[in-house]
Amino acid sequence: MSHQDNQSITFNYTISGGTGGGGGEGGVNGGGGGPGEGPTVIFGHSIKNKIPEEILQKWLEFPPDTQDRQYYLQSLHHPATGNWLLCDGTFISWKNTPGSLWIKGISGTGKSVLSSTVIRELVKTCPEKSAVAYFYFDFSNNRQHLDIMVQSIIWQLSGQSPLPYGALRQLYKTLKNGATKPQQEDLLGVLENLLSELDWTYIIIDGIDECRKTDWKHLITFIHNLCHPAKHRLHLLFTSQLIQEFETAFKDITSITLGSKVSNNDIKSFVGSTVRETGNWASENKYARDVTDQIVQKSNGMFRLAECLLRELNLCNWKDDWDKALTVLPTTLSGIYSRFLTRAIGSLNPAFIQAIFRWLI
Ligand SMILES: Nc1ncnc2c1ncn2[C@@H]1O[C@H](COP(=O)(O)OP(=O)(O)OP(=O)(O)O)[C@@H](O)[C@H]1O
Repeated sequence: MSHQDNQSITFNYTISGGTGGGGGEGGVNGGGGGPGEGPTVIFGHSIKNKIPEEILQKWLEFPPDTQDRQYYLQSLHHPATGNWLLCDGTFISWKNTPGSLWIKGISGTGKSVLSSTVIRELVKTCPEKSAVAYFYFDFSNNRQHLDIMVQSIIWQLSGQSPLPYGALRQLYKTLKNGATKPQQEDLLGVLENLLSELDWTYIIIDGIDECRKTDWKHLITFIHNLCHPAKHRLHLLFTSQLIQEFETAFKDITSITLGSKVSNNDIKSFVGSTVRETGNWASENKYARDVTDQIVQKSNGMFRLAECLLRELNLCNWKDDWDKALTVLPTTLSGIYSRFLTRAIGSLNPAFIQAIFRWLI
């Protein structure tokens, strides 16, 4: 057994005794035995020159599995919502031509669920030899670091490359057989290699505003570098809330803004069927359409607000309760919604946000 660059070469060998010679022909004394065979040596030769994926995974400190979030978001997705995007000319041209697309909208407009719909569509329909990688930034866990996003994207693309994990193995070897941890620029080098190995690559990054703020500058540079059409045949789609810093940084990137104009039909279909399922007075034909319209109008293009209103509706035992609720809803909703906004913008005073919100609706 030899050890070289963490490669191992294994020889298995079997030694068996020779077969005795055949007996001689029958006669009075019998013939002499034939010549015996010498021992047989069989070499089983296996060369394992690959660093196992588990070792690479551990070395990268276990890039998060993004599929859990993808499945969760798809479980929230109401049938057929988001189809408008898949049929939209800007989206189709992004899907067919390398470049970037930015989907933006205020909190709760359904960007993450829409991202999951795009991912599902790409996985289903993307041409052979193409790869899809995605990442969901998330305030609520450790998925808010640029490093983690880069590692996760590299890990996903490595598995889909024509030389699976080859670029990573090379880096592992270069960095003293994994004794040194890869730096950001090492990983970006691997990403460049991967992008040149793959014919078509799609990368979806959801919620860049949920990346921790100290990483924003690097994230913006990362996106600009990736978008380089001369260097990559990459299709990059990212989403964010409406944030001035991004507006300035990505002013030249093709974008689609979510809001009541683009999302109302989806919200209507989602609310319409949920109202029918409430099982109370609101699901009756004579009320359902009116209640649906009221909710759609009040939600202002925000799925999350529509959900809050549907929860209120569930608490109303009779139409009068709902009518009463509608008159006090702006306050209730601004309370609910200010919590999301406070979480997103951290430092602002909830009372201030509540006041803005009351003014909005
Ligand atoms: N297509 C949809 N079908 C059904 N429910 C949806 C859909 N889109 C969004 N929702 C509901 O609205 C909620 C908010 O959606 P989502 O998280 O996608 O919004 P967002 O714009 O990404 O919000 P944020 O910017 O705060 O992260 C989801 O938790 C989901 O329950």
